[in-house]
Amino acid sequence: TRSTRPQRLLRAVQKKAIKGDPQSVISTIDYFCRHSEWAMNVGDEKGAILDSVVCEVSPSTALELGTYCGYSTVRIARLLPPGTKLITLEFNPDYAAVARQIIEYSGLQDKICLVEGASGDLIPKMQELFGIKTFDFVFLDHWKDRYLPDIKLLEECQLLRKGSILLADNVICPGTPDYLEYVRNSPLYESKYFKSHLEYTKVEDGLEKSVFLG
Ligand SMILES: Cc1cc(-c2n[nH]c(CCNC(=O)c3cc(-c4ccc(F)cc4)cc(O)c3O)n2)ccn1
Ligand SMILES: [Mg+2]
Repeated sequence: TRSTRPQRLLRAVQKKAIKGDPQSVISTIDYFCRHSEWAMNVGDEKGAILDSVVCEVSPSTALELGTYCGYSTVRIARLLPPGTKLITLEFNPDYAAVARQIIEYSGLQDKICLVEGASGDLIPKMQELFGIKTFDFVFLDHWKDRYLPDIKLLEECQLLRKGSILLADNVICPGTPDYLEYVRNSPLYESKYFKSHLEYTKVEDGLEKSVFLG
């Protein structure tokens, strides 16, 4: 049967990127998605905003919701201080299988823990699975209708602390209106919008950065 889009993306990485070089994995994926086949990675333009927030926060504990092929996983992990772990959750086993190989190709596997399953099931298990008390940084890039229920779950599970940073992709396209309304109006958050574009296109999209005030 025909290969899947993630498999074709992995093949491009294995063919063109330098093994053990995260930046070359990132550049190869961006080139492939811009010139061969679009894919739902956060991309280079929003990726630069993601990089600046990760560097600013310099998190000791980080969570990514929605691994897909591992592009943003590699982007985040390459900037983490030594000894820091990025936990990334992926629901789709085919995406997870490709992500594991892209992560390994980048050489960052020791900084990343990829867990398969639904965010709603896994978030309440973070303490018992990883001994995590709270997350300094959370990147939301999974099902758009799960952003709001999942931050409420993070609050209930006391996985956020004063100053925890949430960064959400796709708040305009595909859009997460209920999430935006909540973080922009709740006294629990201070929120800021970073205008950008949907990956590899001219369509408007952006990232919403929200600080948990506790
Ligand atoms: C743990 C867990 C994980 C998941 C989960 N894992 N992986 C995902 C993928 C989610 N991402 C997207 O759907 C997405 C879509 C677009 C898009 C598509 C088509 C268009 F025309 C325009 C834009 C653009 C993007 O940047 C996106 O991120 N969900 C789900 C549940 N639980
Ligand atoms: Mg996205």
